[in-house]
This record gives sequence, C-alpha cells and structure tokens, in this order.
Amino acid sequence: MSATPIPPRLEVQSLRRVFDGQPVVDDVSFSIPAGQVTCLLGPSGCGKSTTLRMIAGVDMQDAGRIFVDGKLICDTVFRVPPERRAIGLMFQDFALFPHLTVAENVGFGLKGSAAEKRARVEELLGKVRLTRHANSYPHALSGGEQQRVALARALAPRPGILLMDEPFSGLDERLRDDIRDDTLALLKDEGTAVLLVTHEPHEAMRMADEILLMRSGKIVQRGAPYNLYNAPVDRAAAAFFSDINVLKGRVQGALTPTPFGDFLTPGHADGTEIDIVIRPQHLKIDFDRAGRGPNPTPQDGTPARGIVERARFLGRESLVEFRMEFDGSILRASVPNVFLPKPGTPMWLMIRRDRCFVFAA
Ligand SMILES: Nc1ncnc2c1ncn2[C@@H]1O[C@H](COP(=O)(O)OP(=O)(O)OP(=O)(O)O)[C@@H](O)[C@H]1O
Repeated sequence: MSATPIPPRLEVQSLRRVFDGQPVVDDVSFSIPAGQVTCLLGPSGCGKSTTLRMIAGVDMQDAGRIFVDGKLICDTVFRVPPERRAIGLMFQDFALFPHLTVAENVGFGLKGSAAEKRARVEELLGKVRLTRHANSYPHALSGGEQQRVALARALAPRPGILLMDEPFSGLDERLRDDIRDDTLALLKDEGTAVLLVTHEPHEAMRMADEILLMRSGKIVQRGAPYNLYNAPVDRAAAAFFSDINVLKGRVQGALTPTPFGDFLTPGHADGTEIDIVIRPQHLKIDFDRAGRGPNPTPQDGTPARGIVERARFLGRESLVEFRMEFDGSILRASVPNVFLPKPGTPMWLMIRRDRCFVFAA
C-alpha cells in the first residue's frame, strides 16, 4: 500500500497579473512545503509584491490557481476571502497597534479561551525573548524589538503559511543579520511555510531554503542559494549576487580564445559572441617575476598581466582593480583580509576554469 503524498502547504500554478496591458506577474508557479523558507528575490518592480498580494487575497490574479494543503483557495472564479485563508502576513512597517501593549498586540488575532490565549502569548513572547516587555507599549521598544513583536503577532494564530514582504528593511544594518537568524530559528521551530519577498541577495542567501529569482514578472531561476550563486542561468543572474568581471570572446570550433587562454564553449556555433563571467573573488593573482608570471595550467589557463590601478581595504577583504595590458580594460579582484599593492605594480591574473561562467552574449 503506497502512502498518499502530502501536498505542499502552498502551491501556486501559472499565476498571472496584468496591469495596463502589461503582464507584471507572468506564468509564476512554485510550491512550498511546511517548514520551508522560500525567498522571492528580484529587483524593484519585478512583480514580487504583486505575487504576494494575490496569495494573501488582497489582489486577484488574471489567470492561475492557488492551493493551500492541496485545497483550491483561489482561481479566477472561486475565491476564499483573505481573512479565511489562514495565511499570516508581515510587512516592512510592522504596523503594531500603538495603543495596545506588547502582549495585547501578540494576542490580538487569537481565538479560544482566555487561558489558551494567555498561554500562546506567553509562549511566543518567550520565544522572541520579550517576556519582560509584555506590558510595554510599542513606542518604548527598539526597532528590532518591534520587529520581534510583529513576528510573534503574525505567528500567534499558528498560520500554516507566513508571507513576509521585506520584513527587515526598516532595521539598522548592523542588527539585521542577528534578527534574521533569530527569525529563521523561530520560523523553523513553528514549522511554518514561509514566502519571503526581498530585493537583497544577501538576505535571500541567509534565509532561504529555496530562492526564486524573479525578473520582469517571470521566475528565471530557482534552487538552493548555493546553486543560484554557483550555477547562474545567465549573466544577469550572476550579476545579481555579486560584482562580476566579464571577458568577451568569439567561438572558433567549440573553443573561445581569449588573452587568458582558450575556454571550452561546446554547444555554441562558430562566431557566437561569448561572455565569460568571473566573480572578483575567483580571479587568481600572482606576482610578476621580472616580466614573467606563473606557467599556464589546464585549471587556470594562461596568465595575463595587469597593472594595479587602485586597491581598497573593505574590512573582510581588499578590492584590487587592475588595468589589463591586453586591452586597457579594468578587472576587479577581491582578496581576503589586507592586500594593498601599490598603484602601478604589475601582477598576473588567471581565471579558474571551474569558477567562471560561460554565456552566449
Ligand atoms: N495596482 C497597480 N496598478 C498598476 N500597476 C501596478 C499596480 N501594482 C503594481 N503595479 C506595477 O507592477 C509592477 C510590479 O510591482 P510590484 O510591487 O509587484 O514589484 P516588486 O517587485 O514588489 O517591487 P518593489 O520591491 O519595489 O516593491 C510595477 O511596475 C508596478 O508599478
């Protein structure tokens, strides 16, 4: 006897929304199981919030279907109203009730007996470490504490699904990573399926089990943070996660010759223009030995010489800009810790074949 598969907590099928004749959400499909955090990541205006609003039920799609625990909650005809979707919401402005205490804010949407409500509020205040602030008013709390109250309030009715729209963007940058980690621990503890909207790759990498990379209304890539970072689908996807260097070339017989040696470019027709993309931390640097650099290797190709244009210390790493002798272009290399060669110093750069990405331009 085979077990019935558990349906995903949230499933979205071919969601579409058109404004003024323009699709702003275009054939978006994904699913989120219980206990998973999925980040909808993309630049401003790509359609993230519109997607979230349709799932919340405050906007209606032009096509597509939404399911919760395998049950249809919305298509273009049938629609469960927002308040009956058992979906929690948390937005950038925490929108706490200023005239209610912390405990009253957290208990606001709760049903059940007074004792049950009190127990749930106490449990959550303990989990967000705000028990001693139970009787404070929101204005007396820091931004980070207010964020934790908002999180506790959103989770209090045990929603199976929590939608979060840029929930950390109002917070002090130095606090954010700690608050993200605490939030993630609580979400995992509660087993909630989370859809978190953000335009910050760092946030998505830190929070997500799965990232959905969105551009112009479409999901262009999906996967674990590691996969998006290390196997981007195109140049723009690579550039979304860090600075990139781009080397141009043209295919000749499955190879693309460059000043850094030949790159294997199978599957591209002769004459195709190629972008070879490499992140600054993956350029290899070597010293100049009386005009000579290291020997070419199959892993690193041929070294090419550049002259240090400037070098800056950024805290965890140093960023060195090289003006390349072969065409005068600039390549940026980042090096851990302090590495500040003087401007004018000649050095050799290599491109690790296992760390670069090759795309048709
Ligand atoms: N009610 C509306 N009427 C017309 N156009 C809209 C409406 N809501 C959103 N749009 C447009 O749809 C596009 C996507 O907006 P959306 O807010 O979903 O993007 P976003 O990715 O969440 O961006 P941001 O991070 O800036 O909020 C934008 O071009 C926006 O101007």
